[in-house]
Amino acid sequence: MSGPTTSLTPPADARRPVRHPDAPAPGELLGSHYDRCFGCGGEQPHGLHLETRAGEGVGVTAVFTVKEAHQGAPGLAHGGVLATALDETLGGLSWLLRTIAVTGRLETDYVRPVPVGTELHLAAEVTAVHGRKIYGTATGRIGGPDGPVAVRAAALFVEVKVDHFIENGRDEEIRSAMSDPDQIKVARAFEVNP
Ligand SMILES: CCCCC/C=C\C/C=C\C/C=C\C/C=C\CCCC(=O)SCCNC(=O)CCNC(=O)[C@H](O)C(C)(C)COP(=O)(O)OP(=O)(O)OC[C@H]1O[C@@H](n2cnc3c(N)ncnc32)[C@H](O)[C@@H]1OP(=O)(O)O
Repeated sequence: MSGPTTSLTPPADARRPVRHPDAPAPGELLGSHYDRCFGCGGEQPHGLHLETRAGEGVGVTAVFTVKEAHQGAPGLAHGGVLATALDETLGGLSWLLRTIAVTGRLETDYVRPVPVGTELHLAAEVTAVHGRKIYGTATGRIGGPDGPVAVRAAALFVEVKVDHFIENGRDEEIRSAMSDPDQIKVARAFEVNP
């Protein structure tokens, strides 16, 4: 195995996360960061169409309804899709920090099977920040926001610049995104971060 295998436990000198002063108010719908995103994009037909809202502190909540296209076993959500839901919810924390970050590491626990048709109630929070590393946790509950935990995750996101996408994305989609005023607005919202 190569590459970093760092623990998901923040180092002792990590700092507490700080909600950005311009973060959306608690309860506010965050909207999609990219309309073709498999997690949250409205223009992605088989996507998860996750709806994420700002929470208190450096936290967010989201709801994902498991559809027929999201199955692994008959009538049950695919584990990778559930990991995506957790990943996307954690990604929404970017709005609270006003920092663009990508997933470096994601560990998922599957606690209960999640049937098709279920509304998965997700919640995520940033637990610590250390340099460009952002640590977070997420849960997915069934039967309501206070229902039993079906899935949970711990993750490490790494802060990047908008250039990360421009340099690594396929030309076709990057050109299209850069000519979309709504997409530019999303990117600008993060660039104001000092
Ligand atoms: C006009 C176009 C507009 C485009 C869009 C604009 C705006 C978008 C706005 C918001 C979107 C934001 C997020 C998306 C939201 C939701 C989607 C869900 C999230 C995802 O689905 S996102 C896709 C999956 N994701 C990837 O596609 C990442 C691929 N990957 C890489 O791109 C690199 O790998 C990277 C950047 C991660 C690091 O590379 P790097 O060279 O920048 O940094 P480096 O290696 O120096 O690491 C720095 C410190 O992080 C530690 N570290 C790194 N990786 C680690 C690991 N895996 N485990 C443990 N520790 C790790 C090191 O150990 C070091 O730690 P230390 O500082 O202590 O030494």
